[in-house]
Amino acid sequence: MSTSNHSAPMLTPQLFKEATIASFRKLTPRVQLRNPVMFTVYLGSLFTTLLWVNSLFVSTNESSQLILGISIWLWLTVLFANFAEAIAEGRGKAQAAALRRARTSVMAKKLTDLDRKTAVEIPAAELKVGDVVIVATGETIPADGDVIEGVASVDESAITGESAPVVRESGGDRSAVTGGTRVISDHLIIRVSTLPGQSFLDRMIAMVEGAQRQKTPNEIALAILLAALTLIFLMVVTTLLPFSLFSIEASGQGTPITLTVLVALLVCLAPTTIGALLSAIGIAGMNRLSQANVIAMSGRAVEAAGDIDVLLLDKTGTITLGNRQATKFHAAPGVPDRDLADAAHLASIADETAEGRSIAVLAKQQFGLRGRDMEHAKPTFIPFSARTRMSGVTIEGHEIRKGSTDAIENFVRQQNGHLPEAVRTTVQQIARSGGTPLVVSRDAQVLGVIELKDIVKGGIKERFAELRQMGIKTVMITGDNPLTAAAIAAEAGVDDYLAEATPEAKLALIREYQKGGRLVAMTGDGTNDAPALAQADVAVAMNSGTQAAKEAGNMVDLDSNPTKLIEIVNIGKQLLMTRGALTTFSIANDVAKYFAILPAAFATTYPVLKQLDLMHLASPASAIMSAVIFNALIIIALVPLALKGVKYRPVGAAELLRNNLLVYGVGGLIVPFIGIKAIDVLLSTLGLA
Ligand SMILES: Nc1ncnc2c1ncn2[C@@H]1O[C@H](COP(=O)(O)OP(=O)(O)OP(=O)(O)O)[C@@H](O)[C@H]1O
Ligand SMILES: [K+]
Ligand SMILES: [Mg+2]
Repeated sequence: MSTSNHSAPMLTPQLFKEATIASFRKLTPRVQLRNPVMFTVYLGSLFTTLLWVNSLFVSTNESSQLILGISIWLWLTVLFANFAEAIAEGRGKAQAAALRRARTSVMAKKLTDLDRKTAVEIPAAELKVGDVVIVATGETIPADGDVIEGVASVDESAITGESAPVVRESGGDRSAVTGGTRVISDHLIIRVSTLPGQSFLDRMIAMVEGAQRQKTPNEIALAILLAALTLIFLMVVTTLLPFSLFSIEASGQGTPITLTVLVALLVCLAPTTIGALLSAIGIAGMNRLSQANVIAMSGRAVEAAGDIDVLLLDKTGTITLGNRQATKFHAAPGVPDRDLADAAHLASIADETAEGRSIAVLAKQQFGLRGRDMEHAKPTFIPFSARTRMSGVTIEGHEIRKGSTDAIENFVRQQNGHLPEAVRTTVQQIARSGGTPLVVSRDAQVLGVIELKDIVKGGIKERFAELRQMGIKTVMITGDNPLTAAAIAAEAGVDDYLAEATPEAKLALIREYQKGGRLVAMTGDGTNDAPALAQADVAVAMNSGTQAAKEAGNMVDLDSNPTKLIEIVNIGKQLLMTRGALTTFSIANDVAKYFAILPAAFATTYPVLKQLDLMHLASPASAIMSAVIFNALIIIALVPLALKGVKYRPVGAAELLRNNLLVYGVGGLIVPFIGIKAIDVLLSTLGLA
């Protein structure tokens, strides 16, 4: 499918055809009104058309051929702007069509509310939030939801374009499944979390189609500025007419400026280049993001990504591979290894996290411990939570716990126990090597330590260096202890870290940065990340993460790749830069048109203005035509740049600004002089003006 990382072709014949048709469809006043600059051109086109019709019946001091020529090119200006927007939209539509194909209607095997064992088949469209379904090997997952039981590989290529299957399991931070994806091994029991029609896939389709695209505050501010500029030029141009009449009366020479020329002058002075391309730039930014397999819930988030100062990442699963595995039991002095393993095993039987499962596996491998029947002992399981940093079981009057060192130390202290020095030393050794120590206790006694190993992802250090070059500070936040955090932080090359962070601490850290006027981005996957994700300016949830995280974020990365934020920042910066560059170009490129039109319009009234005719254009009529034609053609010429975006290199902001002013400001000043002259030569050679 076509949503994978390859960039879509810029223009296919099909897309060209559709966009051309759409350009004409967009000629309705309702659509045109959305863009004040282009609406002015639209009115100008209508007005000159009327002038032309009038000139056919009434004799005027201007050739109807010139009026017709101006009118046609003004209509083309409007159509070119429509075309730019239509091309940008069309590329999204192609992607949406591909996504629609993934949204097949399937039957769901809904488990009955009573015993959750018998299944009834109902159409997926009839599922409700909270329904529990079972999905077997080879079947399509009927709706978005959370896995509540089981582990399975899932083929998510329908939405991600990525062919390698992913693991989805209950309990941990990889529990979310997306409707339309397929289970390819084992089976899953899933609790439905969204209504049909509001699923992730539906929202994604709506987004890439641009249906949900709302103008961002930045874009609105720019649009207002452009409209204000247009209004000022409108006032200037309308005062030119009485002014022209007055000076003819006073001096007794010359011919008054015509209405056609006034309209042409207005259109040439108004910032039409950026006005025509503004919407296409915004849509193209969203398209680039979805080509990077990131779904943004708002355009605002994309823009904010371009201005990010601080990036918060969690450690486990983001900086490290995240599949923390138990590798060794370190018993406390005087405790047999098997006792430690047995307690660790008991405390992990009901622990659905990756860590918990791996402990059960290690106990089985090393000591042959297996699942046991404990029903008669009436165990109470204590599930892991990020706040307590502990999990375990209370069984036959014994409280067995495992968890972070400080959590267990507190726990045994309350029962007048203590953490033996030898255990503390082991904990520190494990932590310094970047591993996670889990201390195990039974009542007041510390039994030893389980060593969990995790691996820093390859290539991550280089990515962080790149972020540093962009001026972005990286901060690792983790629930793990400070020693482990420091070891991993050093290995990964982050700028700073926060250890033993509770969900509240993550949230507080973001607020603190924001108070200092910084824009904060965060990536996360866990339920405990949700509050912080909701607070961050740019919040990228991993598609593999929990439903809570995905709902709290304003972007979802389908590839679940935490370093994707670098690409997102690039795309955001590119969007802002493209908009800035084309605004600069647009305003600069209007300057040349004063030199073309003013002398032409006032040549007979004010012969001095002839000096402005730097381009030595063939005739006043040719000058005006050439300026209007150039003004229209430059829009089409810049469509590829608007869609592809200005290239971004990680350099400092000042240098970037200087480069852009140089290229787009100076370029914008010079190019039209050459372009208008060339068109003028062509027109007069062909005898058209
Ligand atoms: N299943 C578990 N049972 C008991 N304790 C656990 C379990 N999993 C993790 N812990 C302890 O709780 C701490 C916090 O875990 P948590 O998942 O909140 O953060 P983390 O995964 O270390 O960090 P991150 O925020 O980077 O994901 C861990 O460092 C570990 O000491
Ligand atoms: K213009
Ligand atoms: Mg975690």
